[in-house]
Amino acid sequence: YRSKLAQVQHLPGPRYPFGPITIIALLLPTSSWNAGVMNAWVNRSTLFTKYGLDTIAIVPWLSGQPILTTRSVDVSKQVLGFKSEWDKTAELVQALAMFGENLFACYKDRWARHRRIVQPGFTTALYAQVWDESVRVYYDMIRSEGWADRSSFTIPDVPAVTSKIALYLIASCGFGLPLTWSDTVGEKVRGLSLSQCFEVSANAVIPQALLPKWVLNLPWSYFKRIKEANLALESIVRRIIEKRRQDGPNPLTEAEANEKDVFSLLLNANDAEKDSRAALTDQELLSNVFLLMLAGHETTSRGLGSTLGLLACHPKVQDKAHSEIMHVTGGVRDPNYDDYDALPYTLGCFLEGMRIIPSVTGIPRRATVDTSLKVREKDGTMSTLPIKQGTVISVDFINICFNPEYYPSPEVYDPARWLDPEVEQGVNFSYGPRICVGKKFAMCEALATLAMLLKDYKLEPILEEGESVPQWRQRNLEGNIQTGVGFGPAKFPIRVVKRV
Ligand code: HEM
Repeated sequence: YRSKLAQVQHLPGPRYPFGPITIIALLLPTSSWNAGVMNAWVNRSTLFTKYGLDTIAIVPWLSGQPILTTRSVDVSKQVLGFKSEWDKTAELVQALAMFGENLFACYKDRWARHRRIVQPGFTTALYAQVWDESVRVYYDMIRSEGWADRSSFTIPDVPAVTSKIALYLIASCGFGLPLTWSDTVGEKVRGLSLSQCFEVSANAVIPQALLPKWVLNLPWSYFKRIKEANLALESIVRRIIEKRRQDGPNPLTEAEANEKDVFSLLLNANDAEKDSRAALTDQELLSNVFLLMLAGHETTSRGLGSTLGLLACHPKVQDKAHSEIMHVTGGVRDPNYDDYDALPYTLGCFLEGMRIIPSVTGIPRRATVDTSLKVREKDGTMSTLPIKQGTVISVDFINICFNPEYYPSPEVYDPARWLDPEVEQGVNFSYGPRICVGKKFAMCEALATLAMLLKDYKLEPILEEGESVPQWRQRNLEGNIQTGVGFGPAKFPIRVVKRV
């Protein structure tokens, strides 16, 4: 225990029997004697203030490794920046490497190769297409659900609806599969639909990261289901790759290329490298496609779900967003991609939703060599914290988002704070070279969906007898969290009322 304390320079912080990145700590619930998966969330108002520091150490006295954790954007940028001497941890790489190495699941030395092939898929033309598809999916949804002609209706399970929206968007703009709302997303493979595969695989990310691969062969239904979901996803993705190959070579002109989805552009970029060592193998392509499907789905849908729940608690915020949308469109047309910059308050509704309940809770990094971090002491002076090779730090998005130094009254849902150009942008989409490649994709999807919905409708909480709105919010949102690839409220309902 003493050597563990010495490894993190005796920094103050919570002490538990088990290290936070051990299977036992992650399986047991968060409590005063166990960090668990919810530690940063449950203790967000006290975790750092208790010690008067923005970078602290969680040290296990029985088993596991100590880790540093930070709610400082400055420290996060030192860790995530271009010149950093920190890299991904083995657990993080393994978490999304079910099909092998990919852009997310690789270390620094292999990363540029993947990014070079995946990045060209993310173009301005794609973002315009994401917007148009979001509008199409919105209309398709309200017609197919029978909501279009109703003056009010209930969405019984908001995260299920945002999950479907995000799935359709990634299917269409990611892979050129323009599905309709009533589709079951293609036929079932190995008894599972695409959305079921996502759900099972996404919820199994933590066990898959920490358990050895052979565990999936154990005859328990839980493991069998994960294995089936992985195999089904693999088979779906292989078929997409084969179909793309059969559909022929690269498009002839740049204009034609601009019409294409992320995956086609990714294949084109790979074809262009065909004879060089930079080209990805089919297995690596498969793994990157799986990654895009998973990373592009859970994170955005969770963020959108939290935002709709928070909006339902704040009618005045909805009215302000509605006025902005009406001002931009004149109330006579649908918002389009050219309106993106003219809807800062509506975008703020999403950014603020993601700040209150971040759909990615944080990311770990491991020091690749002995190094140091510049940290702030209790008295406000800066000092150098020596770091030993192998030390792990968690960039804690939840607590950065809840840090009153950046966001005064952090529990208040206030989209207007994002109108201030000086507002801390945070690091929710990461920072530096490994910044999220799908950031603009997610923002376009969320903004277009919100602009369409808030233009026509008001969202309301469905209160139980005697329940106040803050109590509803606690019961359905902050107190109802589920975690997998993304983090956000589990099933909750809202009422939707047509604006007159
Ligand atoms: C609200 C939505 C999203 C959030 C909060 C989010 C967050 C993040 C974060 C924090 C990282 C860095 C992880 C790390 O370095 O350890 C990341 C990376 C990544 N994200 Fe996202 N993401 C979102 C949406 C998307 C979408 C829509 C896509 C694809 C369509 C996507 C694809 C990726 C990929 C491929 C990486 C790896 C990038 C690299 O290492 O170069 N993400 N994302």
